[in-house]
Amino acid sequence: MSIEVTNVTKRFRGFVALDDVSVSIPSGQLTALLGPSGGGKSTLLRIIAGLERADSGRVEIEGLDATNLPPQKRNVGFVFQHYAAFKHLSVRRNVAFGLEIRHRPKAEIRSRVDELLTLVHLEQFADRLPSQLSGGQRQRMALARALAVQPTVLLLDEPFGALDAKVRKELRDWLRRLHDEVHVTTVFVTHDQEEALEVADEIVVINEGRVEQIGSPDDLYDKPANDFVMRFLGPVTQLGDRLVRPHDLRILAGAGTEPAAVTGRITRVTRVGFEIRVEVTTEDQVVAATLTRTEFRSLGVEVGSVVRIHVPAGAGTAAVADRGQMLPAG
Ligand SMILES: Nc1ncnc2c1ncn2[C@@H]1O[C@H](COP(=O)(O)OP(=O)(O)OP(=O)(O)O)[C@@H](O)[C@H]1O
Repeated sequence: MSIEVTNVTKRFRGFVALDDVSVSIPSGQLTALLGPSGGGKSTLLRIIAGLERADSGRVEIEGLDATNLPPQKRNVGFVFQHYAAFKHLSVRRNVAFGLEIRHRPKAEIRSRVDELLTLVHLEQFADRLPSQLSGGQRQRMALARALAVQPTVLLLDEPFGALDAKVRKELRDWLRRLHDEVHVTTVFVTHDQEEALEVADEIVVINEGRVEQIGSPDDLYDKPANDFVMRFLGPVTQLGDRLVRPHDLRILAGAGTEPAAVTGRITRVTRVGFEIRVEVTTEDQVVAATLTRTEFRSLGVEVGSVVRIHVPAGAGTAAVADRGQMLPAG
């Protein structure tokens, strides 16, 4: 393991931001800290970085007890949402900064910076000032600067949070490819489940100062530990006392006697792009299922038709914690 966080608790004037959190972060992987705003993700990242002290607990980085080490002794690189570049220095000098203050030989700095600028696709912008870059290019420069000193761990706090949706998406694909090239242990904070599912090898779901689940994107999606994780990772609907994903539901035309199926009547059909949302009202619930157009057509049903709903084996489900509540489909 590259980073071991053990029983970390952090309070801010009595408010518990992290409550006895333990997390193992594997070497060489891209790990996402995912959760709603205020859940404690940034606090955990800042404690790993040494920018914040835990009230109790321990942080180990590559086998070294880092609990009481200052940030500069932890060999970590960071990138924040709003990256503070040196405005009067060129992109090249910004990337070189960490190497210059370590008095590395000039030739070494030059070749390392060239290599990094190529890695982040900024070769042609080397002589510009940060103000002459786009937001996405600036964050790539920030990453190159963080990587320059060869950190053992790269910590990214919502690195693409301030960018528009399209650039964000491009940068997340780029981060995945970059990580496949350099393999530095990377931890990034995000509140965007799609970003985490798409980019991360491993996801730590954090909510209200506690770890809800740790696992691969597939684990979390297919085997959510609880209803919070299930709801946070995608749309859900309720069938009986379980939460299920609307697109996992199978619809069969007509009434039937299978014990595993629930019978109901179609009360609404909505087309959303290539998907069809079908609302089925059972004896005591309104259930939302998502079908492809082809699936829907082959059923030959319409509003008013009687259908059975099935949850296929292997579909991720979670028990509903708050019984009796009717859930809208996401
Ligand atoms: N320096 C501080 N002083 C007081 N309270 C703080 C401080 N830093 C964080 N908190 C509180 O601790 C809780 C966790 O904050 P944190 O920034 O870790 O959450 P987060 O999951 O990263 O949320 P976001 O996605 O909004 O950044 C929040 O309620 C926040 O208000």
